[in-house]
Amino acid sequence: MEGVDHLAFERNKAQFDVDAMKIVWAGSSHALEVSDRMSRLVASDPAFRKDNRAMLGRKELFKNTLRKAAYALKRIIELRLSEEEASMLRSFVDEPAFTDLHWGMFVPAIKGQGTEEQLKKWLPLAQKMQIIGCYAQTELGHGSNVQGLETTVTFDPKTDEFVIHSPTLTSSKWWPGGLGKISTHAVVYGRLITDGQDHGVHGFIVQLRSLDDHLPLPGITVGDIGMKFGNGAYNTMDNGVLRFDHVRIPRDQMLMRVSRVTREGKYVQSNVPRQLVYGTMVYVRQTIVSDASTALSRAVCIATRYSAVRRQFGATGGNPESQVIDYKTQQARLFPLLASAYAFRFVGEWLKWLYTDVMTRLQANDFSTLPEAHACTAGLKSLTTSATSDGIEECRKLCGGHGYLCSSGLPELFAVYVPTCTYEGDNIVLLLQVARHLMKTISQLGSGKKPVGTVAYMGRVEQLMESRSDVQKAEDWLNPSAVLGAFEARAARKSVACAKNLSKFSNPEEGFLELSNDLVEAARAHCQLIVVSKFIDKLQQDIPGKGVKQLLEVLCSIYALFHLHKHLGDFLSTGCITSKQGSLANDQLRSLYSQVRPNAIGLVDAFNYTDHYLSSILGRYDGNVYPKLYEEAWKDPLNDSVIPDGFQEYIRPMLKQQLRNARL
Ligand SMILES: CCCCCCCCCCCCCCCCCCCCCCCC(=O)SCCNC(=O)CCNC(=O)[C@H](O)C(C)(C)COP(=O)(O)OP(=O)(O)OC[C@H]1O[C@@H](n2cnc3c(N)ncnc32)[C@H](O)[C@@H]1OP(=O)(O)O
Ligand SMILES: Cc1cc2nc3c(=O)[nH]c(=O)nc-3n(C[C@H](O)[C@H](O)[C@H](O)COP(=O)(O)OP(=O)(O)OC[C@H]3O[C@@H](n4cnc5c(N)ncnc54)[C@H](O)[C@@H]3O)c2cc1C
Repeated sequence: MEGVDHLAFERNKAQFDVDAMKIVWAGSSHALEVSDRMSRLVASDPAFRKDNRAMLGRKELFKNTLRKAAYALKRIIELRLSEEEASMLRSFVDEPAFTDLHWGMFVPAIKGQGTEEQLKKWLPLAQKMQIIGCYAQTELGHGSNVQGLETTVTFDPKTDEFVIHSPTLTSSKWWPGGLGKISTHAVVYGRLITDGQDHGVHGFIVQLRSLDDHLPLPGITVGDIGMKFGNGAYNTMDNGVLRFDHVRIPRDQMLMRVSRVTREGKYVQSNVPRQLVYGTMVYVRQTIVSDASTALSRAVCIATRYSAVRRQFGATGGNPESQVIDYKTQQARLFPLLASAYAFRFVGEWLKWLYTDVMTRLQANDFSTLPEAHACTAGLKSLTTSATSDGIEECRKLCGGHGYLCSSGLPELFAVYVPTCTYEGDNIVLLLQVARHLMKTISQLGSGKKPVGTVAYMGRVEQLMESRSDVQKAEDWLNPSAVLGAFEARAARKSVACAKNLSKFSNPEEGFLELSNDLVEAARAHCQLIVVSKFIDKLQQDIPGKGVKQLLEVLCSIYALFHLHKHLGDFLSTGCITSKQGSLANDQLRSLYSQVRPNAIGLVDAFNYTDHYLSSILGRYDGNVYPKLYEEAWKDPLNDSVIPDGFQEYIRPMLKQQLRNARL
C-alpha cells in the first residue's frame, strides 16, 4: 500500500532518541544538516537518476556519468556550495567518476608535493577545473612495488627539460582512473634520472591531451583498459592505459617539495622525508576508512529493514509467520555488521583527526608522527575495506534470493566497493607495512625509546605477556577494561611471538618473507585493537540523547566480543583468556543481540539515508517491498515484448525441428 509505513511498528519499538543518534552518526548537528540538505537535493533532481545503470551499455553509461559530472559542477557553482557541501553532494550522486581522481588525488598530490610556486601555478587551474587531472602511478607490470616502476624521466640539461619514456610494455601506465578518456593532465610517477644516475620514483605534472581538441599530445598513446567487474558499478570510470614516447616537459613540472633538479641538472634533496612522495596515498587511505562505514551502513540498512519485513515459518494460532530478524542466527550475522558500521565511523573520525594533526606538524617540519600515520592509515584501510566487502556480501545473503536482484541495490554496491581491497594498496601488502612498524617498535623497546600513539601499549609488553583476564561471569565482559586488556594482550603476544621467530633468522628480510603470514595476523590483531580502543574512547565523550550512549555501549561490546569469539583460537593459544572466559563472552553476545533487536530499525534509520541513495527496493524506508518488487520486474527491457527478440530466429526453428524429430 502506497503511503503506509510498513515498518512503523518496528520504529515504535526504539528505546532511544533516533534524532540524537543521527547527530552522533553524522559527527555534529551541522554535518547532519548539510548531509540531509545535500542528500535531498540530489534525490529530488531527476538528473541524478541512477536506477537504470545496470541496464546501460558501457558507452551510454559513461556518457551519463559525464553528463552528471558536468551538471553537478554547474549546480555547485549556481548554488555557491562550500567545499564541504560539494563533497557531500558528490558522495550522494553516488557514481564513481573521473572527478574523484581529480579532486581526490591529482589536487592533493600537487598540494602535498608541490613547491609554493607550483601551487600558485597549478592549483587555480585545477580548482576551477580548467584542467582535469588524474594520478598515474601504477603500471602494467608493477602496482604494489612502487620502487619497481619502470617509466623513466631523464633530465636533458641542453633544453632544461625532462624526457618521459615508457621503455617496455610493462612500463605502460595501467589503471589510473580518469586517464582513459577524460584527463587533460596527470601526476605521473617515474624514475628520475640525471646524468645517468637513477634517483628512484618521483612525481611530475604532465599534460596528456590538447586543451583545444582533446587529442593526445605528440608521443602519447592513451585509452581505456576495458570493462570491469559487474554491470554499471565501476564501469562509470575510465581507468586508463598510457604510454610515453620520449615526451618532453619543462623542468619546473617535477613536483619539487621533497627533492629538486637544478638548471645544471644537480639532484638536491630537501629536509623533507622521501616518503612524502607517497603522501597522497596516505591521504586517500584515510578517506577510504571513513567511506567504509558509509558503504557498510548502507548494506546493513538494506538487510535490516528487509529482515524486519521478511517472514518465514513459525505461523501459529492464526498469527503471522516470524520476521526473519527474530531468528538468532540472522541476528548473529547482522548485528555484528551493524556494530562494525558504527565502529568504522568512529575510527574514521579519529583517523581524520590523526591525519590533520600530522599535516599540521609537517607544516612545522615535525615529521615524527609520519610512521604512525602511515601504519594507521595502511592498517585501518586494509581492515575496514576487507570487513566491508565481506559484510556487503553477507548482507546480500541475509536478504535471501531477493538480495541477488539488482533492484536490491546490493550487487552493484558490492561490485563498486570490492576493488577498495586492492586499490590504494593491496590489503595484504598494507598489513605487511603495519607488521614492519610493529617489529620496528619491538626492536626499539630495549633502547629506551618509549612507544607512543597506537603502539603505546607495547611499552607495557612485559606486563601484557603475563596478564590474565579476571572475567568470571558473562557481564564482566561489558567492562571496557576487560575487553581492552584481552585485545592488548593478544596483539602484544602475537607481535612478540613474530619478533622472537624473526630473531632466529640471520637475514631479517628472509625471515620476514618466511613469517609473513604470522606477521599479517599480528598486524590484523593490532588493527582490531585500534578499532576497539577508539570505540571505547568515543564512549568517554559526553553523548546526549535518551538511550543513545547506552546503545552505543551495546554496539561497542558487540564489536569487541564478536571478534573475540571469531578469533577465539588467537585468544586461547596466546593464553590471554581461558576457554571458560571465551564461552562467557559468547553468552554475553547473545544477550547483547537481544538488546539491539527492538532498536535495530532505529539504529539504521539513524544513518539518515534517502531511498534514492540506498537505491534498493528491499531497503525502502516504508518497507513496502513486495508490490514494488513486483512492479519493478515489469520494467525490465525483456518484458517490453511478450515474445523476446531471438525467439523466432533461434528457438522457434529449434522447437519445430525437435517436434519433427519426435514424429519421425
Ligand atoms: C568549483 C568548485 C568545485 C568544488 C568541488 C569539490 C568537490 C570535492 C569532491 C571531493 C572528492 C574527493 C573524492 C575522494 C575519493 C578518492 C577516491 C579515490 C579512488 C582511489 C582510486 C585508487 C587510486 C590508486 O590505487 S593509486 C595507486 C595506489 N598504489 C599503492 O597504494 C601502492 C602500494 N605500495 C606502496 O604504497 C609502497 O610501495 C609500499 C609501502 C608497499 C612499499 O614501499 P617501499 O618499497 O618504498 O617501502 P619500504 O621499503 O617497505 O619502506 C620504506 C620506508 O618508508 C615507509 N613508508 C612506506 N610508505 C609510506 C607512506 N605512504 N608514508 C610514510 N612512510 C611510508 C616504510 O614504513 C619504511 O619506513 P622505515 O622506517 O624505513 O621502516
Ligand atoms: C578499480 C581500480 C582503480 C585503480 N585506480 C588507480 C589510479 O587511479 N591510479 C593508480 O596509479 N593506480 C590505480 N589502481 C591500481 C592499484 O593501486 C593497484 O592495482 C594496487 O596497488 C595493487 O597492485 P597490483 O595490481 O600490482 O597487485 P599485485 O601486487 O600484483 O598483487 C597480486 C597479489 O600479490 C600479492 N602480493 C604482492 N606483493 C606482495 C608481497 N610483498 N607480499 C605478499 N603478497 C604480495 C597481493 O597480496 C595479491 O594477492 C587501481 C586499481 C583498481 C583495481
